Amino acid sequence: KGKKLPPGPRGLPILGSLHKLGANPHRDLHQLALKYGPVMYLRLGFVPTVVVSSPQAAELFLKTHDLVFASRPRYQAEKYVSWGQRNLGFAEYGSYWRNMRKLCTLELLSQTKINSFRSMREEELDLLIKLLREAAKDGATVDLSAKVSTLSADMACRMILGKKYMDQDLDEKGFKAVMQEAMHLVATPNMGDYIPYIAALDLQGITKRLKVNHKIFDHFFDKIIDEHMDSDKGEDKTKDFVDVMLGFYGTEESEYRIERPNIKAILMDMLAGSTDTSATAIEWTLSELLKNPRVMKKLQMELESVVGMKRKVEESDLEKLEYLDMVIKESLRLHPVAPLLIPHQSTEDCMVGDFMIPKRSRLIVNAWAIMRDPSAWRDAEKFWPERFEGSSIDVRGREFQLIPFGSGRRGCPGIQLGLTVIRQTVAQLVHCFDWKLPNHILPAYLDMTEKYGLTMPRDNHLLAIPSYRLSL
Ligand code: HEM
Repeated sequence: KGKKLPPGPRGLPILGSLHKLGANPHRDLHQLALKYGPVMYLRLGFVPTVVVSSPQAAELFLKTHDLVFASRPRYQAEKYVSWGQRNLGFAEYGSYWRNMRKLCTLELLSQTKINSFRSMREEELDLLIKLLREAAKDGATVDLSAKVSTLSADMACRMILGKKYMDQDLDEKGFKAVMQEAMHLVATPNMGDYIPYIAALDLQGITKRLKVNHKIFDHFFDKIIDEHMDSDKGEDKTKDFVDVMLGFYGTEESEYRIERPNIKAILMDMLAGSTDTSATAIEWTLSELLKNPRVMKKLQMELESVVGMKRKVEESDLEKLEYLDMVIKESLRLHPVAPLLIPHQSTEDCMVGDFMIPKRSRLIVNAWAIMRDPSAWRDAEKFWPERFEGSSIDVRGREFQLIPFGSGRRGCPGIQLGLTVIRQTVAQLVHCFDWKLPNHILPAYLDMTEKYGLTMPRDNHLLAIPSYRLSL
């Protein structure tokens, strides 16, 4: 009594405010927040939902009350994409999640582990540079989005599964297509999640498609696990993620036995976490550089002075490239890979400021709106890396106006790996080549339309013409 919910739209019977969300929910929720405020309450179907849209509000939910909001909602999809919430990303808050998070952070995503794959990353990037040099000789237009997506998938496969998989190894549709189908199915709002009474009807056919997709991955992972179990473990071989996970096979991580479904769920998490995310961030950064030739030139000058024109960029150069760091921060600010992070859920009733948030409310953090909040950022819509000059703001979730990796207990455990891949790839592509847009498109006219999903890439592929610039 006397405790009030945050303001928000009343909504329709049954649907609640679901009908207000169109093809770009991050923009729709931002419009609603302009009317109702940075902490807004709405019903999506039968699901009570809080939407947070300012840095101050994000701090309240992801820092002050982080523990209460550190769980995840249950989804129809979880049985299929996370082998029944056995992964990290969708697991409810509790001891299973804590154990898996510790295992992933210490064993798979530690700095030492990331470093052990350095030469592999350089090899893959070299292959791309070679291919682009050939294209440059012919003055050919390159589909940069496709090239970067393949690079990122190849790096992920080698690190996680031990080798690159040809498209047809997973399914006749191809590795990337099947992975993208999984991501797409998870991102598509399933009516059954919001209106549980109709879940069994599967009106959108999502569950049916999920079952097919699950079967493909289940077989694929079985094959990979069997191959790893049979293979000779040479002492000097860098252990991929399957090797590491198999080290825990059949053992008990506190009260949980690590069996095949747990390993498959974590492999899926790592693949999903490291393929589309880095590729999307690289694609947007290159887009902004092509759109802003002044910034491109300044970045090339930094590379020229730190690396020189006689060699390629090495990972050890990255820490000296301060302007590169600013460019990537600015790109992640304007183009967050996950614009609404991943939804959180509360585990108990909680007073946040003056508002009462009921137990099992879904929490959506509109990172996209927060990172363009004009009260937190001057000229918020402008791509201007210099805004970070002399500033201590980083992307690790300590400052709530810049949270592309989330913040708090559920913040991304793959930040270091993600940033390494993004920095190294952007630096190499910009150092080795000058780039121009095809068909005489003027930089200012480069289309920047987004395609909303769990990750948010460009709507149209980025096409550009390289010309080689090193004397090597
Ligand atoms: C550009 C690169 C990346 C970006 C922008 C990114 C962003 C994010 C975001 C926004 C979240 C959700 C945070 C929240 O819910 O509050 C997240 C969670 C997660 N990310 Fe990343 N990520 C990236 C790379 C990676 C990589 C390389 C991996 C692993 C190989 C990874 C694995 C995960 C996992 C497992 C979670 C779930 C954590 C949990 O629920 O406890 N991510 N990431």
